[in-house]
Amino acid sequence: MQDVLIICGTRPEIIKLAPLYHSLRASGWAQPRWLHTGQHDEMARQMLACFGIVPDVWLERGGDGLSEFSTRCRTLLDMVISSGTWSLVVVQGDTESAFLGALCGFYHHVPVAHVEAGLRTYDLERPFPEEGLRQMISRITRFHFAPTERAALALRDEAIALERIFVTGNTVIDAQHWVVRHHRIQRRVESRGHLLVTAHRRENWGSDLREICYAIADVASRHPELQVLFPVHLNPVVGQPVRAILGELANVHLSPPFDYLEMQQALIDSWLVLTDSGGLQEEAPTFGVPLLVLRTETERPEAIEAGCARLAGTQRVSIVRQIEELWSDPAAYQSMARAGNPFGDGQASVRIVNLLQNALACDERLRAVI
Ligand SMILES: CC(=O)N[C@@H]1[C@@H](OP(=O)(O)OP(=O)(O)OC[C@H]2O[C@@H](n3ccc(=O)[nH]c3=O)[C@H](O)[C@@H]2O)O[C@H](CO)[C@@H](O)[C@@H]1O
Repeated sequence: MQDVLIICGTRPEIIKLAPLYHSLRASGWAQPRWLHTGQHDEMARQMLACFGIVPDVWLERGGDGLSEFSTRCRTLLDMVISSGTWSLVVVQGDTESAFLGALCGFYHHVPVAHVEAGLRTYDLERPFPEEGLRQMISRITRFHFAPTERAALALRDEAIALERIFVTGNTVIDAQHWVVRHHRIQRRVESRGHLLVTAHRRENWGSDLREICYAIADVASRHPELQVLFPVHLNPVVGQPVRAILGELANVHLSPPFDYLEMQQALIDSWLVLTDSGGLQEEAPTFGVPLLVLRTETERPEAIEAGCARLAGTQRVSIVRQIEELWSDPAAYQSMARAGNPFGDGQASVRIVNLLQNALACDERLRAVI
């Protein structure tokens, strides 16, 4: 049995690594250990419970600020990695937890596997600090699991050896299949469905978030029969303007963040999704729900190219115009709804487990002959 350390700390990382954890457990050759860095707390507990994961290690958070979190997390990760016989460290995406996990693996000569490798905007400020973190993780990773051909191409263009890059699909689709299977998620509404909104990215804080809220208020007022569901991020920088602008509208339903099951149910019952979230850009096409991205750029252009999503930007007029167009043009709506999902087929984790099994066995044979 090979000991595999899965390091993660935020809601999206848990969602995207849960299917891999379960596939590794079922594989028979790997013993996965789940380490939670403590970066998210309440939202992490929700997600871990949904996927039936009890972390083997739960690090105590160093403090509220990122640098306190980072310093303490680095020290504790060092202790965990140096006290085990790890064959592999697995990280996902571009968070501080993922970066620290990869860095500690690298310092201890434990090979690093990076899930969702190769996403790029090539603008270090957007998203900040994530774009820098994912680029740095790529420099010290042994196994790059790219969700799409485009992501793999970015890694090849950065001169990463071809034999270290694998196109697997995105594990978030596996997570959706998992909850659909285990929790019987299916569409429950017969009518058009609701407008589902999430918005919390740092780049949108301030005037852009207010513009987004005014756009939602315009649409909600014009179409009182349209119900708007808006699970609001726990960060008060987000909650305060959202409640101030949308709190009094009868058909806008503000709530605390949904757990993953509630979110997938809300998604499948949607008419349209309006979001600045990365994960939702990947998930909405699974259920054939068109999506407007509340950003001016995206590191997931596959959805735009496939036709299941459009960039709506963050300006009130443009957002309202795009929603109204889909409201009144069934052909445009249907072509988005039928575009399919370019991010995967729900088999990414199984592919990753098979690739790792072969590669680690090969590494072992090599070590035996050296
Ligand atoms: C700056 C930036 O680009 N950051 C990205 C961002 O990732 P994201 O944009 O995908 O993050 P979210 O939108 O938070 O999560 C999405 C997932 O959460 C589920 N969900 C959502 C709301 C809810 O009420 N209940 C839920 O269950 C939803 O279905 C989906 O699966 O943060 C990560 C580190 O935190 C980064 O790595 C990643 O680059």
